[in-house]
Amino acid sequence: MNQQTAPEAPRLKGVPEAIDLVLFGALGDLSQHKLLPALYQLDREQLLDADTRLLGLARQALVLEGFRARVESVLRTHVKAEELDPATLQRFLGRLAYGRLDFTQLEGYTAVRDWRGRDAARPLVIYLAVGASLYGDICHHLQASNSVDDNSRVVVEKPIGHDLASSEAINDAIAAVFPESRIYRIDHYLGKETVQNLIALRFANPLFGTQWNQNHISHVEITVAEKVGIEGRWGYFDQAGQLRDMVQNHLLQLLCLTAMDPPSSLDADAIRDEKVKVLKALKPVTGEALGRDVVRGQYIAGFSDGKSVPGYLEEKGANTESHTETFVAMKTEVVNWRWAGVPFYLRTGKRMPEKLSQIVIHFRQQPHYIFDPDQRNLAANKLIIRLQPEEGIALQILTKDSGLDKGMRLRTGPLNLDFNDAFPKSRIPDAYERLLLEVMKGQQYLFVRRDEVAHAWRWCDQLITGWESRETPPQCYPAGSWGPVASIVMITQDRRSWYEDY
Ligand SMILES: NC(=O)C1=CN([C@@H]2O[C@H](COP(=O)(O)OP(=O)(O)OC[C@H]3O[C@@H](n4cnc5c(N)ncnc54)[C@H](OP(=O)(O)O)[C@@H]3O)[C@@H](O)[C@H]2O)C=CC1
Ligand SMILES: O=C1O[C@H](COP(=O)(O)O)[C@@H](O)[C@H](O)[C@H]1O
Repeated sequence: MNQQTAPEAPRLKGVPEAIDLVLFGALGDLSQHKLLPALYQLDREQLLDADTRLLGLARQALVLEGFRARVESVLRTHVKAEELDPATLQRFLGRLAYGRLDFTQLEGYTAVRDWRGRDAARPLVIYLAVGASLYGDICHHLQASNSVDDNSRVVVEKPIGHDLASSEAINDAIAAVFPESRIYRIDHYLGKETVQNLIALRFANPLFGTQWNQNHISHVEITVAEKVGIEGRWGYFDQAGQLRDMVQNHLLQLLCLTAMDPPSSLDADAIRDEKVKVLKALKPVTGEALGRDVVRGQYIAGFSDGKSVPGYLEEKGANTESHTETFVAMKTEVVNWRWAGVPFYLRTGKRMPEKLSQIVIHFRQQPHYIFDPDQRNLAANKLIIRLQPEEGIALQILTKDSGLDKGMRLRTGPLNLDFNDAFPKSRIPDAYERLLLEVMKGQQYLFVRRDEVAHAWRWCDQLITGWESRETPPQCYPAGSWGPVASIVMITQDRRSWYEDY
């Protein structure tokens, strides 16, 4: 009788096949705060194949037990106690290996091949949790040491470069080793649950699909406010500033998802083609518009949660001369048929009163008004898409005020969908959990394609060049405020205001 191989155990739906994951920069901030906790959560949710394993690489001399102890302590700090169960923890730690490596030196890269050993046929995911200046060297050395093959993917972090030219050079170096179909450029905002919900909201609901254009929408606001300062990252941040750190990637991605035309499918390239069209249609902000439509700010000492906090120039490692912006507000436009004449107001800053990311779609007033003229200025409909915290969607509508004495008085009120109330049992996963899972599955729709990065840089470069030629210092705002007064003046001049029902 022929010997038959035992049938494979059925794979749980959504669980990727076994993966070898190599984490460059395994002791760095991103790995410790985000990636390792996210991988642990995937393990807890039974979303890692039993044979998936991870090699952490860094330059510290650590034995395996030391690395595992470090990871355990990180998990104990960054994962909620009730989500840390001993069995998963042991299973997760058991997947880990560690190697000491100077990423700039070719010798030592054989560690990757040695670790993979005979299982080298399975997919390899290389995660570069290091500064972008190292991406080229690492990719080159991986290839030179025969550590990667046609089944290897690379994951890179933002920001890629500090302008179009430097980002192109880095992307060229990655492309010399990996084809675009195996490069996963992270913008972690794309992994946030509510950001993905924007796609569902827009393209699954005809109610919004038919209204999503300049005939019905008067303007759009995108706010990404952070309560934190620069958190000991002065060295990095001062070279970048809020435009490169947040606008070039996260805010422009949110703008793209809000403004893009419906993609023909959920395929990665169908979505990315539409996002690129938006980036190409973004109006450059130059000349007079730069002074009028853009506000740069830098925080000075103030208060956060009632405690006094230092200004940007007093942060650890600071240079007292720096003109780097920690806040940007601007008005721009997507110049196409769908959005002609609709301003997009963007605002992002560090040391704001609270952490808040939201997109507010302001609908136009009715063309003919029949109610009490005194109420003419009651706000029109607004759709508020709350990305974080308290993820949810609210539609502000006008209804009749109840009561016999009120006549046909109107009032505004929300139709609310709070994700935590509506779906109380489902934990909202961290963005990195979703992104790591998609990399393991080999799906690219939540990752940024090379031309998106290039167009986003091209648009930011003209702003940066304009700023540099004007040499205007950023305007001050106290930590714990919503930014420089000029950012309020900018929108007020258009007889509008930032949506403030926080
Ligand atoms: N931290 C965050 O929240 C975010 C980070 N990012 C991006 O993620 C990437 C990593 O950032 P982050 O974790 O903050 O950076 P860190 O500096 O904290 O981590 C980088 C790690 O790489 C190691 N490293 C650097 N050079 C070498 C080398 N030549 N050989 C071996 N190891 C080396 C560092 O080791 P050592 O400590 O010994 O210097 C460090 O542990 C960056 O591209 C960043 O822009 C993106 C979004 C958010
Ligand atoms: O990429 C970055 O994002 C964080 C903000 O991310 P969030 O998920 O907490 O909103 C920002 O603080 C950091 O400066 C930037 O590099």
